Amino acid sequence: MEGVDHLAHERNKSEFDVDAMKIVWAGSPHAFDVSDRISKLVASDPGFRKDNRSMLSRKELFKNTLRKAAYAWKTIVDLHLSEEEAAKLRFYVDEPAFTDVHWGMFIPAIKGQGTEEQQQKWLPLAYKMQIIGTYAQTELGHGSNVQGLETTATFDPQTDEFIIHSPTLTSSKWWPGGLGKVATHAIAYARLIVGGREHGVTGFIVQLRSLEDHSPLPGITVGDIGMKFGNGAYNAMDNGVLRFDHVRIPRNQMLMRCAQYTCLGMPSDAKLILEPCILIRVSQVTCEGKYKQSDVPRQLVYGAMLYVRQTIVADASSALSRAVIDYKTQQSRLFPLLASAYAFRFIGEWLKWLYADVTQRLQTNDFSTLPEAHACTAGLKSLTTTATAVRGPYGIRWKKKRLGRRSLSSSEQIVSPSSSSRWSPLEEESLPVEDKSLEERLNGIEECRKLCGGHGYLCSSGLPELFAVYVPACTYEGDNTVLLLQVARFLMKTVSQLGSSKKPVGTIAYMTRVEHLMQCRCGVQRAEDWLKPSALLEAFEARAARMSVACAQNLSNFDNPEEGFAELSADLVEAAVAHCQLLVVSKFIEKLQQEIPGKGAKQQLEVLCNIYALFLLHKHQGDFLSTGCITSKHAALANDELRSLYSQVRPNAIALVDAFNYTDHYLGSILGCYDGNVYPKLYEAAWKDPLNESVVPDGYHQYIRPLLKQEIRTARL
Ligand SMILES: Cc1cc2nc3c(=O)[nH]c(=O)nc-3n(C[C@H](O)[C@H](O)[C@H](O)COP(=O)(O)OP(=O)(O)OC[C@H]3O[C@@H](n4cnc5c(N)ncnc54)[C@H](O)[C@@H]3O)c2cc1C
Repeated sequence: MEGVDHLAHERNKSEFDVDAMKIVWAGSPHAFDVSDRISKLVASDPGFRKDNRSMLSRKELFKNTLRKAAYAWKTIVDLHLSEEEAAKLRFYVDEPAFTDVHWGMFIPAIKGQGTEEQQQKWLPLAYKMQIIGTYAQTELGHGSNVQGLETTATFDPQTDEFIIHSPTLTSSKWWPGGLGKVATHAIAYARLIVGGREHGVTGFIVQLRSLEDHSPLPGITVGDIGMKFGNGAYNAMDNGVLRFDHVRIPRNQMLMRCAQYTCLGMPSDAKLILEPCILIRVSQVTCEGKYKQSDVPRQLVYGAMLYVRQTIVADASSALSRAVIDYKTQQSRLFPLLASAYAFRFIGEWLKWLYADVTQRLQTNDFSTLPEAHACTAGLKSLTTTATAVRGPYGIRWKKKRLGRRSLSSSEQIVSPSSSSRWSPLEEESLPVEDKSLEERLNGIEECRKLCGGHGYLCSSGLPELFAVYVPACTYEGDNTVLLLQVARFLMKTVSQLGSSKKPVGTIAYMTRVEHLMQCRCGVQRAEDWLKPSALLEAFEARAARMSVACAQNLSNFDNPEEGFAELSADLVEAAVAHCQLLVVSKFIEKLQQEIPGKGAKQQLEVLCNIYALFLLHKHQGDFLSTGCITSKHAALANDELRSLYSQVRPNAIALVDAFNYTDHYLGSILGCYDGNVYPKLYEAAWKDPLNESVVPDGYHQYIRPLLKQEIRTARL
C-alpha cells in the first residue's frame, strides 16, 4: 500500500508544532532551509544510492565510494554550492570517505599550523582537490601517546631539506583515513631533529603519490590496513599504513606558523591541562639549521583539535537521533535516548558557540578561557560518543537493591576541601557491582537495535551499519577515557585553586559555591518538585563538586601527584563524567530559558530536559546517594516523576522524531522509513540479497548434493 502513512494515527496524537520543532532542531530557519534542501537533493539523486552498501565486496564498496565522492564534487561545482551547502551535501551523502579527512583535518591543519606562504601555496590546491590530503599522526605503536611517536624528520643543512624516516616497524603510520589508496599528500607528524638535537613532534607536508600516475614516490611504502568492523560502514574508508625510507622534502614543507603578534606566554592552568595532550609543536628551522621555538602559542595548534571535537559532539546527536527513529515501544529504554538526542543537539550548538568565542579570543592573545574550552570539548566528546555508541568506561556501579541501605549523611562522607580526612566513592561500604539492566541503557544505538528485536539485527534496519560507522568515534580524536582524565586534571587544578584569588569562571563557576554545595540538602518533597530547574541543577552541581573534592583530597595523600593520579584514575574519570553531565543538563536548561516559538514546542523540550536529567539521576543514583546529595526518598520521588514524564512524551514520540527532518535516504533504514510500512519493505529487501540471485546456491553441487546423495567419501572437497 504505497503512499499510505501507517503512522498517521501516531502523528495525529502530537501536541506541538512539528515544523517549529524542526527549526529548533536545525538551529535556525536558515540552517533548516539549507539542510532540508540539500538532504532532499541527495535523496532524490540515484547517484547517491546507498541501500546496497552492506552487500558489496570491499573492493566494490571502495570503488563506489570513490565514484560518489567524485560525483558529489561534480554536483558541488555544477550547482555552485556554497561552503555551507557543500558541507551539508557531504554530510547527507553519508559515507565515510577520504574527503572527510581532506576537508576535516588536512586543510584545518594547514590553516592552523602553516605560514602565510604555506597557506598560499597549498590551500588553493587543496580547495580545488588538485591534491588530496590525509592527516598522519597515529603510528602502529603510538596512539594516545603522541610523545612516543617515532617517525623522525632530520634537517640536512647541505641540501636545505628534511629527511623523513620510519626507523622501526612500530613507527609505521597506521590508521590515517584516505591514506591507504587515495591521498597524494599527508600532514605527517615526526620528531624534529636539528643539529643532532631533538625538538619534539612537528607537522610536515609530505607528498606521497605521483600526481601523474598515482604511484607511491620513492621511499614511500603505503597501503590499506584492511577490513574493519561491520559490513559497509567504515570499510568505505581506506585507513592506511605508511612507511618512510629517508624521504627528502624541502625545508619549507615543515609547518612553521609564527604569530603576527607578541606572545604573552601561556597561562599556568593552560599548561596543566594541555601538557599531557599537546605535544605537537610549531617551530621554525632556518636554512642555516637554527631552531627557533615559534612565538605562536601552542594553544593555536590546539584550535584544530577543538574544532574537530566540537563537530564530533554535534555528530553524536545526529547518529543517536537516527537510531532513535527505529523504535518500538519500551518507553523507559527509548525515551531517555530520545531526550539524549535533543540534549546532545543543544550542547553541540553551545560548543559551536564556545569554539567561535575561543578562536576570537586567541586572535587577541586572550587564553583565559582555553583550559575550560579544552575541558569542555574533550569531556563532551567523550560523554556524547560513549552514550551514543557503547557503554562507557563509567559503568553503573550500584545495584538497585543497595539503594535501600542506609546512605551516609553528608557530614559522614564528605569533608570540606581543607580537611585532610579521606573519602573515596569506591570505598563506600559496597564494592562496585554491575547492574546489567541499567548498564544496557547506556548503549544508545545498540539499545535501539535491541528495541527493534530481531529485525534490528538485519542490515536493512540500518542499525548494524550505523553502529559500526559510529563506534570508532569513541577512539579517534582522543580515546574517551584519556580525554576524561584530561578533564579530571582540569577539575583537580580548579579545586586546588579554590582558596586562592583565582576564581573559577564559565562552566566551572559552580565551584565558587563549593562550601554550600558540600553541605546543601535536597529540598525535594514531592515528585513534581523535581521539575524545578533549581532542584535539578543543585543536585547535579553538588554531586560534581563533591566527587571532585573527594578526588582532590585523596590525591593530596600521595607524595607523588602523578602516582596518585594514576592510582585514582578510575575515580577521577567518574568525577569528570559527573562534571560533563552537569554541563549537558545545565545547557539544556539554559536553552529553555530562551524564547522558543511554536505551539507546544517549549513544553515538549521541557519534558525531554527533565527526562534527560532525571534519567541520569536514576542511572547514577549511586553517586548521588553516596555523596549525600540526595536520600533514597528523593531518588524514589525522582523515579516516580520520570515515569510520569514518560507517559507525557508518549503521544509526541513520533512527532519529536519527525522534527529531525531526516529523509528516508539519509536514515537508510527500512524500520525507520517515514510511512512506517515496515513488513512489505523487509520482505522485499530480503529478495535483493545476492544469495537470492539464484535459486540453487553456488556450492550446491560440490558440498550439498554429495551430502544428500551419500557421496561424501568420493566428493572433492
Ligand atoms: C576509524 C578510525 C579512524 C582514524 N583516523 C585517524 C586519522 O585520520 N589520522 C590519525 O593519525 N589517526 C587516526 N586514527 C587513530 C586514532 O587517533 C587512535 O586510534 C587513537 O588516538 C587511540 O590510539 P590507539 O589506537 O593507539 O589506542 P591507545 O592509545 O593505545 O589506547 C588503548 C587503550 O589504552 C587506554 N589508554 C591509553 N592511554 C591511557 C592513559 N594515559 N591512561 C589511561 N588509559 C589509557 C585507552 O583508554 C584504550 O582503552 C583513527 C582511528 C580509528 C579507529
